[in-house]
Amino acid sequence: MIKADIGIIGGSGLYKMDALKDVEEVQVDTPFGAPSDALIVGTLEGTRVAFLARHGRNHHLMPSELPFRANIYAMKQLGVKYLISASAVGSLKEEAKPLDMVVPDQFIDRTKNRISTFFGEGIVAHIAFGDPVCGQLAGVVADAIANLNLPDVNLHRGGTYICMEGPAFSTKAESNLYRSWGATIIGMTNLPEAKLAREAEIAYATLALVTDYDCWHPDHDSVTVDMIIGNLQRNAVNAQKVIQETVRRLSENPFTSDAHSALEYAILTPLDKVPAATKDQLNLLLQKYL
Ligand SMILES: CSC[C@H]1O[C@H](OP(=O)(O)O)[C@H](O)[C@@H]1O
Ligand SMILES: Nc1ncnc2[nH]cnc12
Repeated sequence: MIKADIGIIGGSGLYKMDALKDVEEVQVDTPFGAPSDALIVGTLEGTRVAFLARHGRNHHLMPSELPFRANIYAMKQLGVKYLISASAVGSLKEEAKPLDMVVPDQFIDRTKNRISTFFGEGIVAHIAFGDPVCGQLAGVVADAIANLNLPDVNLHRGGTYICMEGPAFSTKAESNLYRSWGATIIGMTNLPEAKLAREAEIAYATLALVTDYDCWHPDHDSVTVDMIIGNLQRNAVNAQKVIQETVRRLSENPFTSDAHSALEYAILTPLDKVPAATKDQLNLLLQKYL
C-alpha cells in the first residue's frame, strides 16, 4: 500500500517538485471520482510525501472545475496528516508585494459554485471553522520561510485570503470592497480545500505566493496572466525551497493538531441511522467513530 505523511498541493506555476526521490506516480480512485491528476509520491528530506498539481500538470482545470473532494479524499487515502497548499494570489495590500509570501490565517468565501463538504446523503456534520487553517502547521511554514531568507521575498504571517469564484479576475469595485474589509490576498482555490481538509481531519495550511496587485493599485496595471507569468516561475522556485524546509521541520517535529480530531463533536446524525451506502462512501472519515 502506497502511503505518505505529508501532502503538497501545487497551484498555478507549481506543477511538480523537482527534489522528490524514489518517485511513484499513483492513479488514485476515490468515491468522489478522480483527482485533478495522478499523485506523485516521493521522498523529500527522508519522508514520503504526495504531490498533486491542483489544475493538472498541464493546467487544464479551471478553479470552478476542480475536483476538490476527490483531491482531499485521495490525500486521506494515502494517509496524509499534514497538507501544504501552495497558491498564487493577488495582493490587496501595498505592503504585500509581488514575490512576497503570505501564510494566511483567515478566509472569506466569495465562491458561488463549489461543493465544500463530504457530508449529506443522510449524514449531517458541522465542523468548527473559526480558525480555518492549522495554526501549528502555518507556524512551521512561516518559520521555514523566515529561516530561508530568500532574496526579494518578505514574509507576512497571518492575513485574510478572499476566495473568489473566477475565472475572470475581480472588478476594481470588488477589489476595493475586499480592501475595505481588511483582506490581504485574493485567489480562487483555497477555501474549499481548507474546509474539506478539516472534515477529513487533515491539518491544512496555505503558502500564498504573491504574483500581482490585482486591479486596485493606482501605480500598477490590472492583473493579466501575461503580466504574472514571470512571477509565477520565480515563485515556483521559491515555493519548492519553502516546502522542502517545511517538510524537514515537520519530519523532525511532528505534532498532533486539533484538526486531527475535527469530527469528534461535529457529527449530528447517529451513526447507526446513516444509510449504509453513505457510511461506505465515507468509511475513511467515519471508521474511527464507528
Ligand atoms: C494564475 S492566475 C489565477 C489562478 O491562480 C491561482 O491558482 P492557484 O490557487 O491554484 O495557485 C488562482 O486561484 C487562480 O486559479
Ligand atoms: N489577482 C488575482 N485574483 C485572483 N486570483 C489570483 N491568483 C493570482 N492573482 C490573482
